[in-house]
Amino acid sequence: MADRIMIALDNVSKIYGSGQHAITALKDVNLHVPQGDIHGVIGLSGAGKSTLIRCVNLLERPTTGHVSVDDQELTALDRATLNRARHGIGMIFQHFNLLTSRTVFDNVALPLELMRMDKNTIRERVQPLLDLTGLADKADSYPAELSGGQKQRVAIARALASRPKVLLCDEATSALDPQTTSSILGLLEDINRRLGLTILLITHEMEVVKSICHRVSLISDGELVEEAEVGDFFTSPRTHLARRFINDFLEIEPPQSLLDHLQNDPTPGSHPVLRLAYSGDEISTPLISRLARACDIDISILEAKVESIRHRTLGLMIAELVGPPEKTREALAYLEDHDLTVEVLGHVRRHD
Ligand SMILES: Nc1ncnc2c1ncn2[C@@H]1O[C@H](COP(=O)(O)OP(=O)(O)OP(=O)(O)O)[C@@H](O)[C@H]1O
Repeated sequence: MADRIMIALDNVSKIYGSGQHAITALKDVNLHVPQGDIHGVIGLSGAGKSTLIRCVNLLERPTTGHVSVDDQELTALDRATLNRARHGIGMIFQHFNLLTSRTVFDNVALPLELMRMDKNTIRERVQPLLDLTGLADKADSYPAELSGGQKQRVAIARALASRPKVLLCDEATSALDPQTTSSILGLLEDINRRLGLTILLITHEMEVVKSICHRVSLISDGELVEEAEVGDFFTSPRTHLARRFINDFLEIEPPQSLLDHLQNDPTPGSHPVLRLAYSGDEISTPLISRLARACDIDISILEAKVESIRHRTLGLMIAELVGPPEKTREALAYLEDHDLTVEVLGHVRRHD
């Protein structure tokens, strides 16, 4: 059976302003998130991430296109019905958006008060959420007395109060340090598993995508340019922009001393410098030593990194092939035959 789609954006475009000052923030976006998935949207600053996520609960109304959540087309609803439908969609933000004059308990209770629930029902709902988010001993504290991570936990509890089926996370960990980020991501993953909540998050950090997302979309200039399962995205990116994100994340760049000597074209006595990416099974193969033997060349590894991503392995390496031109050409063909992603960065002359 096909997965049930929980969030559907169909041909969504968003233009801010009009005439000469019009800014197209989203261009014909199609995004379908199945129930229970954690889906990430990653992109550079200004790419349209916030606009996209705000279009899901119609905090921004798309200029054209349709938005459905849980099989209800939000773009077709009148205001009162839309307000009710929004109870099924929780949202958390980068800067938490808590009410400073209310205690933790009262912040979490707020959406339920707005839904006119009675005090007992509110207490029955809020207490387990404080337990779930690790805030049981903070019920009477005020936001000013909390750390950033604790504030985001309050925001998560508040977002869950109306028992939504979907949680939208707008750069939810961008204001947090790495350790707190990982504890909040752990909480989101836990909620996803325990409650079966569908999560759509936007981020500019690959770490977030790597840690908890199942699938990821890449947004560039308002367009979704790539969508993939997270393991595939890291191991076989299809666009130049995705490769840039991955390289920046893995921080694998040739040393500056090498870059200074890198030439575009081979010259007599120069050797190719490669960036190799390998994934999945190849890692268990002693490919580099086989290559050296099969092609009778030396391989000088300048940088290497191995990452484990959603049960898959991704290896990146910058290496110089040292040998006569016909042998290094043979080695390049060998590598490509073995399904490695090979990029020739340039050529360098050795001085030894
Ligand atoms: N309310 C608005 N009015 C006019 N233009 C806007 C508005 N909100 C966003 N934009 C523009 O739309 C484009 C997309 O912005 P958006 O905030 O969605 O991107 P983003 O990827 O979330 O960026 P960041 O990561 O910097 O927050 C940008 O060019 C931005 O200047």
